[in-house]
Amino acid sequence: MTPPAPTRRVEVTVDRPANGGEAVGRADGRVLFVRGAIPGERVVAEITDDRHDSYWRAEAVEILDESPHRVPVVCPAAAGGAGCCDLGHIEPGHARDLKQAVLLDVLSRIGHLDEATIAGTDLATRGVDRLPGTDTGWRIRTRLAVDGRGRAGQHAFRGSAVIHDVCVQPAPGMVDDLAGRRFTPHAELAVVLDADGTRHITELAPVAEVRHGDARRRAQQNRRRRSRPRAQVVVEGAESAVHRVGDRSWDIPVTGFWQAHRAAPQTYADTVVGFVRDHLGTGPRVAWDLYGGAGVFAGALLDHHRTGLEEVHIVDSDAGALAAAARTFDADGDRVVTHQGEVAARVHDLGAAPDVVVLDPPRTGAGERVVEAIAAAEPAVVAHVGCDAARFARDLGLFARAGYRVAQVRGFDAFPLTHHVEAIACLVPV
Ligand SMILES: C[S@@+](CC[C@H](N)C(=O)[O-])C[C@H]1O[C@@H](n2cnc3c(N)ncnc32)[C@H](O)[C@@H]1O
Repeated sequence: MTPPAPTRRVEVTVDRPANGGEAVGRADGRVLFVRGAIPGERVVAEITDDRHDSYWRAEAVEILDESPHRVPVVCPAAAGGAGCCDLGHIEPGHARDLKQAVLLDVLSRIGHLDEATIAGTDLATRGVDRLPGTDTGWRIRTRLAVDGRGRAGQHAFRGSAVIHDVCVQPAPGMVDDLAGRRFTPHAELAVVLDADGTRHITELAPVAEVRHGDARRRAQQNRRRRSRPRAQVVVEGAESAVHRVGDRSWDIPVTGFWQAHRAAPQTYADTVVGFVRDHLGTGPRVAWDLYGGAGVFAGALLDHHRTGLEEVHIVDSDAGALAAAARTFDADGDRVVTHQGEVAARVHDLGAAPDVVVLDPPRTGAGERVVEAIAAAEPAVVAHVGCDAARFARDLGLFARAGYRVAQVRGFDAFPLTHHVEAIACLVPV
């Protein structure tokens, strides 16, 4: 057997946050992304990835000069090696400041927004908003891994181990008692707490995991494999769960998409409605809800503009989400039209030109084809909801090239204790 490669350690001072939650420093003439360090700290970092010429990745293994914002890791699962709460060692208010810094940086560097525009946004003046509730217990939808002995837990940050210490993100009562239960070995669990506090668990059949090769590539391949359709069995509750926003309710498959933070759908819906109200005097007649899922934004726009809004088009690739939308909007008749498929393909045949477009793409963002198609439809207001800072900024840059300027950007701490951050921009024609 080949002996394991010797670990390599460097001393480094880190000075700024990176989009992936690491802190950035320089060592041996390279940029170093250090997981577990806080900007301002001097740490001993162990190199975990040295394949690139211009940057390496590392993990902080000893803190030499500690940040005043460092706190004992609040999440037992993360402390045990899980990938869940990667900012669990940072005081949450400071973590929000770091997320603000990341967003401001990408808006300038990747989106190429000018300084005055960025400085005028709520993101710059108010920072990243905290959502209603606390920084723990905010999650109402989660996925758990199951180990070879049938015990549920969190995926380890590295490797395929399952960590059995409990994560602090799920809402109280959601996962606490699962330690004593046994599930199908190597299955995955979708666990949801519905609007009435009832828990639902669906087991997804094991996937044949890639176990060899480069760790990052392997993790990517396994994520892709896990996202493919597979056999499902309801092991508790029902196959769908009720969620409410405003006066409307949705019956969403337990394995389908709904925002993870309890307060996120209402907060985002209110923000989008506020943007439309600020920039459209008369109220919209036609709206598009792209990457709309079950139509949270469609519902908010319909209910805010009860009489004026004649047509809302929801586009999503997920048939289950659109089936949920059809049930929720049954009483709205022809005013709501659902379109299943890729946004890039369907956006060209939605009929009447929109006054308002809301787009809420996955982490990959919308991209050039979709942005150009939206701009060509000439809406008076675009609300862009983004869950990956860099792709969000790239899309805003594409909108600028297509004739839309940023009128507002707000940031939301929708994933406390993690590096993830949500941002919503309001764009209007130049
Ligand atoms: C971030 S979720 C937003 C869903 C919805 N707006 C909400 O807040 O509940 C992204 C949605 O985009 C859908 N989706 C992902 N890629 C897509 C694509 N290329 N075309 C259409 N829909 C897509 C997913 O099914 C998912 O419902």
